[in-house]
Order: sequence, then structure tokens, then C-alpha cells
Amino acid sequence: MELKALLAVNPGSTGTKIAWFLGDRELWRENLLHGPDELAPFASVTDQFSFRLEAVEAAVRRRGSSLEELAAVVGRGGIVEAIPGGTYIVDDLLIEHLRRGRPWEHASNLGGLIARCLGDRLSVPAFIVDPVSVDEFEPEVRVTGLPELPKHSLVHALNVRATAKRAGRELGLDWRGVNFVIAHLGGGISVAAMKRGRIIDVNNANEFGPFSPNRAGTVPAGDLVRLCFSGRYSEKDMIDSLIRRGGLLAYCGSDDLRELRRRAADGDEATELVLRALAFQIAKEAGSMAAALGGDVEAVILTGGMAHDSHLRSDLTARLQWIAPVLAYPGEDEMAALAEGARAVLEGEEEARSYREAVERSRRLGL
Ligand SMILES: Nc1ncnc2c1ncn2[C@@H]1O[C@H](COP(=O)(O)OP(=O)(O)O)[C@@H](O)[C@H]1O
Ligand SMILES: CCCC(=O)OP(=O)(O)O
Repeated sequence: MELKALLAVNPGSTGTKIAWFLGDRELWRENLLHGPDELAPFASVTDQFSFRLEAVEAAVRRRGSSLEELAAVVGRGGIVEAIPGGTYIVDDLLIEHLRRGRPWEHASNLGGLIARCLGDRLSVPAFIVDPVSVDEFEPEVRVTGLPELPKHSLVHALNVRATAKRAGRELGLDWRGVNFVIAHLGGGISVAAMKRGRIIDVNNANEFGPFSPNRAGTVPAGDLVRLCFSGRYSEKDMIDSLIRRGGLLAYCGSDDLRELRRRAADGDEATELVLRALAFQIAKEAGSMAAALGGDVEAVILTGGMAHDSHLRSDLTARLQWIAPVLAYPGEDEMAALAEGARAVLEGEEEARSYREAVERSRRLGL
């Protein structure tokens, strides 16, 4: 069978990751970093579309590859309607929902938009795989304490699912037959309870849980309301404080853990305290997810960019090994997972899902 060329596009809050595959073999990848100052001029994530598309096209040219070779383009899916995991054709309804940036804007929304733009230009299919709005919650998880504010699923589903599959392979287990606590430690943080292949509970990278490199996580609700009504800030100011200028960036002026670890090693005690608090919050979230699984946990898995940090890994392992063995898969398998999702459809191993049909089903279920 002729090997098919695929381009995977994974926009994140600190950069745009791309990778070129031939069949299931990755030929090259790049992480096109976009510093806060580069993204600051754009009023919205959707406004970053051309900037990021041009960066992707320039990188493909730099690598000497030709877009015309592609059999498909696959993007990381964004914050859209609540749908099950899987590979989706980027249809017009999905384009509309990716563009609207509600309830949250997120860089991952650009993955499907870039994939569809290039796919249309090349007359090849465009897919997304396991978007961040994958929702496999058990009903009681949605209850928050205020009926008008239910918990919505927002998760690094692509890497969480890919990491669970990898752990299953390496442990010689069916990933759909055991339970994991999986902590994706990236620009956003997801700490998920995966029960026999379904993400039944997770914090919310934008709304609550541990603070992250650029997000506030859980903050005192009453004080937040008083701040919102203080007359000193607009709604955009508050949203930016929570999901763009929060966390490490708010306390230490940088969202780069590598820089902050160097500062702490050089004796900066204030930074060292914040990094200790980061580990503390992640550990508490993982403990709560172990409780969601009734303590039946095969392994605790650390992944995402910050899992490269040996201090953080050591601190979390010491705090969490009472739950189950702690495994670390630093970085993420997202690029391989994107390509695998597209390849499975191109080679007829899996049916591409219809986003429109999945949304209609979710609405019938009241999600
Ligand atoms: N090798 C590394 N060592 C320590 N921290 C890292 C490393 N690589 C990335 N990070 C940190 O991970 C965070 C970004 O997470 P990452 O998953 O790489 O990006 P994104 O979430 O934007 O896709 C940043 O704080 C970055 O400093
Ligand atoms: C779960 C929302 C997606 C997210 O936060 O992704 P990044 O960590 O890449 O910003």
C-alpha cells in the first residue's frame, strides 16, 4: 500500500507544534515557539490564524517538503461542543464552532481551521482527533453546587488518551481495561481520572484545578466576584488574568518552567516557593482523581512539557506513589496521536466521525 503523507498541526498556548509523517513514520517535527510578546498584538485567538498558518507554511518550505504531497491534514481539535473521543472530519459546523471561541478561546481551535484551509487548497481531507472538548463524564461529575454553573469537560484529551494507550502497551495491559490518573502538565494542566478508557473526571485547565504556567486555576470565588465588580477591570481583563496572565506568569513574570527552575537554583526563594506550590496543587488534584476512581489505579502518569523537569517529577513521585506506581512520559504523544487518528481513517481501519451528528446526539442527551 502506498504510504500516505500527513501533516499534523497542534497549536498550543506557547507555540505551534507541527510534524510531517509518511505512513506512521515521523519524518520531521518542529515546535514553532510564539512568545507572549508575539501573540499580544492579536485581540483574539482566531485573529492569530494567518500568523500561525504562515509560520506553518514557512516551516514546511524550510524543511524542503511540499504540501502537494499530502494525503490529508490533521489538526488538534479545539473547544467546541461536548463530543466523544475519535477522529472527526472538519465540516462546516465544526469550522463555525472552532471560530466562535466560546465558552473559551483556545489556540487548539486553530488546529482544525488550519487543517481545513490547507485541505481545501490541496483537495484532501482535513481531520481533528480527540478535541479538548471530549466529554465522557459520569453524571455526578457535572454537579458543582450551583445548578446554573455545571462542570464542563475541557481536557487535553489527545495526549491523555495517547498516554494511556502507551502505558497500556508498555505494561502489557489493555488500556481500556484498567484505570489511570493522568496529569498532563503543559501550558494548561489536565489531571484526569481515566476509568477503563473513558475520562470520567478531570479538573478544567481554564476554570479550576492547579495553577499552570499561564493560568490561575482555582481561585477564591467570592474574592473573584468582588474583583469583577470592583469597577477596576473589564471582563476581558479578568479572563486574561485567569487564562493568559495567571499562574507562574503572574507570580514570577515567566511561563517558562526552565527559566524559573534556574532562578530557584540560583537562590530565588520566592520562585522556589511558587514552584513548590505548583507541585503541591498538582499532587492534591491527582489525589482527588484517585478518589474518583475509588483508589483502583493501575498507575499515575506524568506527561506534558513540564514533566521534563526532574525536580517536579521527583516531588510529584514522592507525593503520589502511595496511590500507584508513578510513570513519566515527558512531552506529549499528541503529534503521533493526530497522525494515527488520520491514518486509521485513510486506511479504512476506523470510520471518521461526523461532528454534526455527534453534536445532535450530545444535545439530545442535554450535554
Ligand atoms: N525540557 C523541559 N524542561 C522543563 N520544562 C519544560 C521543558 N519543555 C517544556 N517545558 C515547560 O512546559 C511548559 C509548556 O508546556 P508544553 O507542553 O511544552 O507546551 P504547550 O502546553 O504550550 O503545548 C512551559 O512552562 C515550558 O517551560
Ligand atoms: C484543555 C484545554 C487545552 C489547553 O489548555 O491546551 P494547552 O495546554 O496547549 O494550552
